[in-house]
Amino acid sequence: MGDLTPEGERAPRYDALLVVSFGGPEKPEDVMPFLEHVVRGRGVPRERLLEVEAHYQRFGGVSPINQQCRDLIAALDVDVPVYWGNRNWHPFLEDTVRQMADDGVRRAAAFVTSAYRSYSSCRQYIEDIERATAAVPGAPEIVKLRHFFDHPGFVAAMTDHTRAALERLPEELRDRARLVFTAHSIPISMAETAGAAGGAYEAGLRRTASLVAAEVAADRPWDLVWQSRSGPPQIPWLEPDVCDHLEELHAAGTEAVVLVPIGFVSDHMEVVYDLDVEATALAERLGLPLARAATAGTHPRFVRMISELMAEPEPAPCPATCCPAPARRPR
Ligand SMILES: CC1=C(CCC(=O)O)c2cc3nc(cc4[nH]c(cc5[nH]c(cc1n2)c(C)c5CCC(=O)O)c(CCC(=O)O)c4C)C(CCC(=O)O)=C3C
Ligand SMILES: [Fe+2]
Repeated sequence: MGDLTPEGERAPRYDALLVVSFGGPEKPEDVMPFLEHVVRGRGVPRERLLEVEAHYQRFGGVSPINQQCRDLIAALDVDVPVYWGNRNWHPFLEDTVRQMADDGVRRAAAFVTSAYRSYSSCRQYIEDIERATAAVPGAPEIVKLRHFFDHPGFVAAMTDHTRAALERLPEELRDRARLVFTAHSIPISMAETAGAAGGAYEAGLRRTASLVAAEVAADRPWDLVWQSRSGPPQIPWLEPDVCDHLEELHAAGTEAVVLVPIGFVSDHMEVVYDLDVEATALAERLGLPLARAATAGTHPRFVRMISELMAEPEPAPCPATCCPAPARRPR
């Protein structure tokens, strides 16, 4: 399928773009059903769920993520219809795929709002897409676009936003501020099996962080740390946690910090609560000047990246052994 390009290659041709995201609640009574959907079969303790429920309720039961998907879609400049479906909340992927079938879509590119490789951020979305297409008669073929953590568009957006955050620090501290990149923690077992050879989640994050850090200032010290740990306490997850790390930096004499949530493409609840509420309160207590860089969001370079990904030769699907599912726990 597709026309020949001037170079004689077959250009991929999609008749729609499907944005696939995590989903989030938009009213108080939807918070618990959403959370139960997210953690089904995953052994997340009830206490953790109630704690996270309180984070959402503090913001009126509204997760920022759905509106951010709408904003991203509104900013897109593509010449095919754009659809949007979520893993965990309305609009659910399966309903969207049904709509696409009804509209006669045959072959769609899927942009997943998750930059890195791991079960949660890659394979689980592939499973979501497969489940939705299997459930819908006449479902379109859906081609997942490649991971974009090291794409120049994503790196440029994060670089701009990191520079802007530095500008918000008191002038005399700017040159001495440390860059602290953060990403969602995952279980160590999931990190070890991420990608084809293992370790790809952390390796991808380190790669992106190093690219952004190098653009901002070659000699500035930086770290990669983790946030938003979930799961039962006896299962080890990636560490250190961002808050523990801020305490350590402060004790070691660091004078200012820019937090860069490189693991998220928009200001998810993990960013607005775990960083803007929790980590920010800690920094205030410590007297540690801190600025949080914006996420990629609708930065024009990030938005353009999506069109560029659609124009690339069709990506090879992930090998079946990539990012395997963790053992499921009983409900
Ligand atoms: C790697 C990764 C990403 C980044 C890649 C991607 O973007 O997909 C991500 C994104 C997100 N995670 C989100 C929300 C939640 N994640 C949870 C739980 C978990 N996350 C995990 C990993 C990840 N999560 C894991 C291994 C769990 C344990 C349960 C399980 O194995 O699945 C829980 C349960 C409660 C708790 O936090 O304990 C919630 C509510 C939201 C929406 C936020 C909003 O509403 O703005 C987003 C974008
Ligand atoms: Fe999560």
